[in-house]
Amino acid sequence: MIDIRNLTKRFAQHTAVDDLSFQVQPGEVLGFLGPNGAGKSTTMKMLTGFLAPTSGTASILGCDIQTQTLKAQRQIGYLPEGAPCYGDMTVRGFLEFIAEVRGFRGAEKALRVQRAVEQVELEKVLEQSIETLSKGFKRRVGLAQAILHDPRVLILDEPTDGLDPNQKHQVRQLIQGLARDKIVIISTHILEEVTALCTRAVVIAQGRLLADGTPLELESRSRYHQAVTLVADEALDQAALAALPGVAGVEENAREHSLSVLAQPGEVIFPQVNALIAERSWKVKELNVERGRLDEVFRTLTRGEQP
Ligand SMILES: Nc1ncnc2c1ncn2[C@@H]1O[C@H](COP(=O)(O)OP(=O)(O)OP(=O)(O)O)[C@@H](O)[C@H]1O
Repeated sequence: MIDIRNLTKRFAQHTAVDDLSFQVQPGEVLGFLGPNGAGKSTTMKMLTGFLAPTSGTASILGCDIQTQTLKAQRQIGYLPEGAPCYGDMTVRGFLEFIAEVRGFRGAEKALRVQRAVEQVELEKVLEQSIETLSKGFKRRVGLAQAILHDPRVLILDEPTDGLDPNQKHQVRQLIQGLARDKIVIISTHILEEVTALCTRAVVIAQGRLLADGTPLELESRSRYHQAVTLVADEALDQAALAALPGVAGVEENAREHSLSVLAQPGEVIFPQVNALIAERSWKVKELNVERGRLDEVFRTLTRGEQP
């Protein structure tokens, strides 16, 4: 388990992380969300022992990161923001160097490097210098160094930042594969990543915890949770839809030629909407019940919190 208690970091007068407490259990992939400057990287640096907290504690699988730093760090694979690597080294040279830093020698070192290379599919670029790689491959090299010692905890700071959609997909698949038997914390401001990867999400802004729940729980805070969206060629009777029991309102989406019928909190309105469609014989081309929109929840949560 990762146990974060009252973690606080002050830089001069500025509080970057403010009394943060939460826990992460094995098997969880935690999305660590927040707008720019929210304190995500600072928290991750404290969790991995690269920055000392002003106050509070963090322990990794029972090891306090401040008093048992090396023991805790042995359990952690860390991909820092931007995945800094030594650009003039070849991929193989860099991974062998990291393996040595991690204390592996001889056949064990070769085996560790080979396994990491296979896991993140770096075979084709092994002899290439890191600075000549594409962003996606650089990120893979960062991931390879993070998993080389088969850590039980992975802390990944914006692992897909700056990647194209195909590379994002690949890196997410990789993380999903790696996550099976580990604790994973991923910082991101890409909300689709949370839906695609995470079992739980923690939202922070200005260093403070604003929300903690499964993606589904967060989506259910959205005003679009249980909304029914209809696409039809003909104009629909919005007043009749708005008058249905449990309906909070109707929104017209001009760009998509669709209507979203919003549900009051805790209400399920699909049956009523469906019955009205049948009663009026509307020719509806598409009908969707929404889970909720994370981007809207994120904006509502963090509104006014940004500097
Ligand atoms: N070494 C430092 N000295 C002074 N202030 C710092 C330092 N590191 C971070 N900060 C400040 O702390 C706050 C949190 O920064 P942090 O990098 O943790 O945010 P973040 O959530 O990771 O942001 P982003 O999404 O932009 O990466 C910011 O206001 C930042 O300017």
